[in-house]
Amino acid sequence: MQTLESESIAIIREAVATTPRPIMLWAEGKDSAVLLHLARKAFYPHPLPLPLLYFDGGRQDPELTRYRSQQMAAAGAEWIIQPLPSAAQGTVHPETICTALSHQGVGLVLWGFRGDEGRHPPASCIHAIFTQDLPVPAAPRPAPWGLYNTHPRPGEILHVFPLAQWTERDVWLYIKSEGISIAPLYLAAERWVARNGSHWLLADPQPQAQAEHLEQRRVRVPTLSTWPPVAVESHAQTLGLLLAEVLRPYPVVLEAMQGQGAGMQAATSRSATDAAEGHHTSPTQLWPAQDRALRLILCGNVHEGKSALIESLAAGCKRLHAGGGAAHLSSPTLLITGRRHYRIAEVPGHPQALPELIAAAATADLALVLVDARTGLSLQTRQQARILAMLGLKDLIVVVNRIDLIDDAAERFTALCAAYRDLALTLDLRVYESIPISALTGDNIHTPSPRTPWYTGPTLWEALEGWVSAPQDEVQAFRLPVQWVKDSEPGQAAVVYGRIAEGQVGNGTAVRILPSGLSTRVAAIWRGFAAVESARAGEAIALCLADASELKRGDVLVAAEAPAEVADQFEARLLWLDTHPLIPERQYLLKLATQDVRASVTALKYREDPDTGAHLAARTLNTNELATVNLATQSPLVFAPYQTSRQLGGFILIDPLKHETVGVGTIDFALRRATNIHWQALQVDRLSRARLKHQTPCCLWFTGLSGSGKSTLANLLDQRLHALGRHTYVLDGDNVRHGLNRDLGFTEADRVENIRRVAEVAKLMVDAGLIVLVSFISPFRSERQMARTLFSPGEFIEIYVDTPLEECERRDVKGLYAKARAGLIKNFTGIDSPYEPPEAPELHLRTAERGVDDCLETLLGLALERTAPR
Ligand SMILES: Nc1ncnc2c1ncn2[C@@H]1O[C@H](COP(=O)(O)OS(=O)(=O)O)[C@@H](OP(=O)(O)O)[C@H]1O
Ligand SMILES: Nc1ncnc2c1ncn2[C@@H]1O[C@H](COP(=O)(O)OP(=O)(O)O)[C@@H](O)[C@H]1O
Repeated sequence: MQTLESESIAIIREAVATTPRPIMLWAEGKDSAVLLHLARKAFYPHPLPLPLLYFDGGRQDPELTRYRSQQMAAAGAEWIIQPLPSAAQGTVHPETICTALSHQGVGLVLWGFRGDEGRHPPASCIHAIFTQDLPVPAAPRPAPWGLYNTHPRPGEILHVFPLAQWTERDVWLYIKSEGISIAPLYLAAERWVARNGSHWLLADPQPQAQAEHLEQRRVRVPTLSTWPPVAVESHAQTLGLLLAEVLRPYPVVLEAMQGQGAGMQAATSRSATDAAEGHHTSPTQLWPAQDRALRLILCGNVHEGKSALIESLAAGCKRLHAGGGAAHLSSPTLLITGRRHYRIAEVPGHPQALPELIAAAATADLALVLVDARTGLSLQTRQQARILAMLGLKDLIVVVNRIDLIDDAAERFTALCAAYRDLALTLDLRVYESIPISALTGDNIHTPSPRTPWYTGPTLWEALEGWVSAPQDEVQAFRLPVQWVKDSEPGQAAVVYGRIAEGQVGNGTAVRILPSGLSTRVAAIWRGFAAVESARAGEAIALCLADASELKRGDVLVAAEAPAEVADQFEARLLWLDTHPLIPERQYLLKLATQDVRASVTALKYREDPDTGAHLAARTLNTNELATVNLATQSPLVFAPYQTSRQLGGFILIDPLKHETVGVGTIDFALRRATNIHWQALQVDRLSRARLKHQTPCCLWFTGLSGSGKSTLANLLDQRLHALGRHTYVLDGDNVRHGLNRDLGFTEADRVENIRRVAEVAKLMVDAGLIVLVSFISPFRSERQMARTLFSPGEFIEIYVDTPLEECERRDVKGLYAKARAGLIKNFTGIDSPYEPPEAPELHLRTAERGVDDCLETLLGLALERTAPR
């Protein structure tokens, strides 16, 4: 329960810390009550930093109105109250909410949907999802290690589901243990109801409205998501009695509440009621004995029997499934047994499900690998094993399915086990057990199968219940990635929020802030609303530091005596997800813990053959390919090798233009050269160089198709500026390709490198005080954006020389278009290689409509204004 709470708090904080206009939806239901409680805890001791949005559907019930007013007064947050759009007909449908939100300029919405509800915003309004494991109709972005891609594309709203991992049972137990106030309609009372087919509907309580068909009954309302709500007859007038009623489907939990140990038979409602109502029952007794569910990942190929296996496993224990989700998407299944809880993520076999495999594998304790006895180890099985190993999974159970369908079962089983063990050995995975089963008929799942007398090992169930994780090698030093900082107000210390990645922290602990290296001491710790003496890994906390003036999101607090490593070049393993290939030297956004930096792959050392694992040479990386790379970040990262810390060693790569998550990686180690090269401070600075030349240096970047007029215009402008006494230099694609870049061709990867080099050269020249005119096709937005980031604001001037392809072909100054059309030149821009026009250039010149002189005058005006001495 505490893990669920901490995870949800971390999600809420990420949402608020990384998006400009977040809001939280609230309605009178119990899930909203839990979400609001979690959000208040997330930012305690400060008030909620985001507004709450309530859609008023005109629900007139006096009990509900009173509850709503109390909650609004107590929340300590800004409320936005909007009438529910008329189309909603009194009920808060996700569809109507989404439509209403799209007009509000909101960047992110926190929803209270649970994973087991199967309700979610409709596909039409889901643009980007920032949670894992919730069944959603759009492809979710993979979020391993709680690394959420919070970059919406323009016009998109992020939809965030902090309760995605919660079941209804979790919500009720949490409400009880935290003393959260819920709407009184959830509790039984005498109320007016109307029969509607087989069930009751709550009726308008105004006496004058009571028609003959109404009657008074002792009822409670199980859900407020529809209006008027369904009412069920009940005697649960208190929360304790209510819990006994609603938790009746969860016998094991009820028995735990009675302190009678575990078992699987249903508790009688009488004793369960006593237990729940009993004043001696402390909140902690209500929580399951095992705080954190064992996370299992079930992988196998399509149609290999994953669902059948879960069905067979679930026979004999309570199963909670996130129902109602789209059929093709997996949703977590929770199995509750006497010994522990299992949260099972079923990962579809097809390659498109890789994001789900990654998200589940990054946090899984144990993998169940399903192998079909008839088909054996497929390429998919091997690839999955490689990914499990990369993400640090250690243990797996191999289940050889459909053992009942083959003749030479014993031999086949032995051969398959040996093959998988060989594979596991090369990947450093431990095969905990190999078990022959039939998922359909249940052989060797709960009871030993008479059909496999040659197998003497445990049943799958025995293996699962007997599995214990390998002990942690060593106690890790304290690490806390800073999620959010509440700036100190005069006379108050700053409060720092985050989830402890490693180790523990206590009041008075000496900590260091990385990467700055400043030292300070912990003055106070809060876990939720409670001031505590100490906290440990996994807990979401708030810290007050003795001196936190320099602190910001992305910093990492570490134990002063054992600081983490800081570097900007690494060797890493990278799994590429995007359909567009990875291009070395292209810039991506890298997110590691709460740090966001620009990064590029500087060398693709080798790609792994998915079948054999052999190291293959590669110039780019395609979807689902795994590689070992060198990585450079633009600013230093606080990190740990993934082997020692998943939280500080796992990262995602985001495409800065598409905003998609394009890669998932793990850091092996920092490259030594990263620490051995230092920036040499020079005495003559750029300002003095520029002053000497009586000008303001800048980079005029001409981009456009071949033949658009870049060289012509850059040349003429250069002459005019030179004549006026400006110090200039022209870097022309054709010329630079004769020298510095003569090793490069016209593939996407080569063009990326071409632009990287020329951008770096242009930067040096601007540093030297020159006005640099760069005339390169530079067809990709991504690289032009990268070039822009090398310069100070205002220094990079993008000039789009816009000439339609037909006009360029007509001009065909160098006869290259004719050759390209004849198939003599490959990858020719505009013909069989793309050109991505600038979206917001500083200058847009349409050369087909304007003559050379006209264009030149406009250019000169801009150049003189930007380069005038300051
Ligand atoms: N396949 C192909 N595609 C595009 N251009 C080609 C190609 N092959 C040769 N050329 C000639 O190379 C010049 C473009 O080089 P750049 O360095 O500007 O290209 S890029 O920025 O790396 O895309 C370009 O010069 P400009 O016509 O001045 O643009 C061409 O003359
Ligand atoms: N408005 C214009 N601006 C620039 N060039 C033009 C214009 N109108 C016609 N042209 C002609 O188009 C051709 C462009 O060739 P070039 O400058 O070599 O293009 P690029 O460097 O983009 O490949 C030249 O022959 C130039 O005279």
